[in-house]
Amino acid sequence: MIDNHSRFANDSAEALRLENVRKVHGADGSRVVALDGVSLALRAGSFTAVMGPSGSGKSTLLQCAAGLDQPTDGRVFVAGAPLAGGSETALTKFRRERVGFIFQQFNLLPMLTVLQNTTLPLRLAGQKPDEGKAAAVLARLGLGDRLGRLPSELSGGQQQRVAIARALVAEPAVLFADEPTGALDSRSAREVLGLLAEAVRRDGQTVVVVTHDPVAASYADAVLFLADGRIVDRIAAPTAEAVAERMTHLGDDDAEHPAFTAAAS
Ligand SMILES: Nc1ncnc2c1ncn2[C@@H]1O[C@H](COP(=O)(O)OP(=O)(O)OP(=O)(O)O)[C@@H](O)[C@H]1O
Repeated sequence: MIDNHSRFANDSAEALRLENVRKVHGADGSRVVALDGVSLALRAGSFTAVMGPSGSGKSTLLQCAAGLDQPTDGRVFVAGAPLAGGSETALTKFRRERVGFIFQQFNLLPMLTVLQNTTLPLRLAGQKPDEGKAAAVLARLGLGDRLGRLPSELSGGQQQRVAIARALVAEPAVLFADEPTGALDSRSAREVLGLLAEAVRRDGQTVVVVTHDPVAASYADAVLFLADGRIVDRIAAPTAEAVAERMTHLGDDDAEHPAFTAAAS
């Protein structure tokens, strides 16, 4: 449906790279090291889940990787391009051109229809939105008969599918999702995860999901585990059982581990 990776395919087969990323919040007495030297490389077309205890730095990792926040130290590359430092304008441009984001609470605009919400990022970027393409993406996500509806007329799962469509039409090099199923019932959650997995398999979309749910993580090709701001482990081809088991023992002896570099598989 979407020619997702063609735009960046010549740049690099690597969709995301973090080099020794540190993020320190606050100053002096209230100083919190949220990320403590995270390095990773994800290939284009991969589906990665990020897990870890509350406060381990998952959201901070996503925010820094997606250009929603800037690391204190270290470097971030999306599809080979370094995250623009400096002005908020440069960061906004970087995000619009290279990343998509899905949030737990959908973040749709209530006064806009499904189709208008989906094309909004393109309009904000000054592009003439291709409504036919947006409608095709929405149809693929099972919303072909809902284009003129308002978000309030949709279920939570349907609203999250609109948010996925909105992210996909911009053809991001990486689609980041922070707890995308956290507000959904288990059936809607499975549908949303299945659609993300299909975007990976069918279109070569790169997806990174933060989740607390081992079942959600099992849709990914690999799970990265964070503890105290460091990647301490990685499981490939995860099952929900293996992820749950690893989460149970996370932190037992991870402080002893050297920083783990998660390479593209
Ligand atoms: N803006 C901020 N100012 C100060 N400290 C912050 C800020 N954002 C996050 N932190 C701290 O950084 C650490 C990592 O937070 P983060 O939200 O990334 O963790 P998380 O793994 O996503 O947690 P959760 O699963 O509870 O959402 C925590 O100790 C948190 O309190």
